[in-house]
Amino acid sequence: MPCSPEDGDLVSGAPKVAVPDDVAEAVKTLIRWAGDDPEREGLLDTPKRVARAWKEYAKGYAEDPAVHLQRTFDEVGGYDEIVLLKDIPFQSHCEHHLAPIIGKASIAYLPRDKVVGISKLARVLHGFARRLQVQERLTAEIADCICENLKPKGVAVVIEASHACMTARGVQTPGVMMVTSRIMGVFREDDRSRKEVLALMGY
Ligand SMILES: Nc1nc2c(ncn2[C@@H]2O[C@H](COP(=O)(O)OP(=O)(O)OP(=O)(O)O)[C@@H](O)[C@H]2O)c(=O)[nH]1
Ligand SMILES: [Zn+2]
Repeated sequence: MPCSPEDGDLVSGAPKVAVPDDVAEAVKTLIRWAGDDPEREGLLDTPKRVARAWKEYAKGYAEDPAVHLQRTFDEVGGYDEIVLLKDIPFQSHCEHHLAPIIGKASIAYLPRDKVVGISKLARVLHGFARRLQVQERLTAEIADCICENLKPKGVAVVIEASHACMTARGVQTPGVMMVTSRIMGVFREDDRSRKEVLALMGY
């Protein structure tokens, strides 16, 4: 695939990702379709910027989020209660309109014999969020990944997010949050555990 020449990043000096000509051309077509002239001065660099921005929005495709759960700690001083990372902000894009999904996720698990460094839960979230998503699948993928890799007694993931495809276009209803959850293991089977984890999350 032919590429436009790489130019340097003026701020960091690092080379920028090369943008294939057909990708830049696709963005130009979109600009034309939107009603503007991609050859006017202010838009000349836009196709490459948009292409590179999309490489960032979608950088989850280049990773397997499960790798973040491979380094585990067995010795946690007999800790056998819920571990929760609450209200983690994230951004994703909806697979229907490529519009931003902006929200927060709370991720909890009840360890069996392994815990992970707490930042890894946020890394798993971002690994799946930086793809084209529907919120239900994002929620399920995070929970399943933790379940398969840590084999905990329970997992609970709750996501609250606003979808720009509903706020900035279409039904144009700002201020609405979509809430999804995936509750597994003891949190699903035992009513008290379920209530406890949801209460810790603030629900
Ligand atoms: N369940 C679910 N729906 C989503 C998500 N993101 C966007 N949507 C919805 O996907 C639907 C796509 O519906 P379509 O009728 O095919 O598309 P559309 O004509 O653009 O629909 P409107 O948004 O109603 O204008 C819309 O109802 C969106 O609100 C998501 O994460 N989960
Ligand atoms: Zn959408």
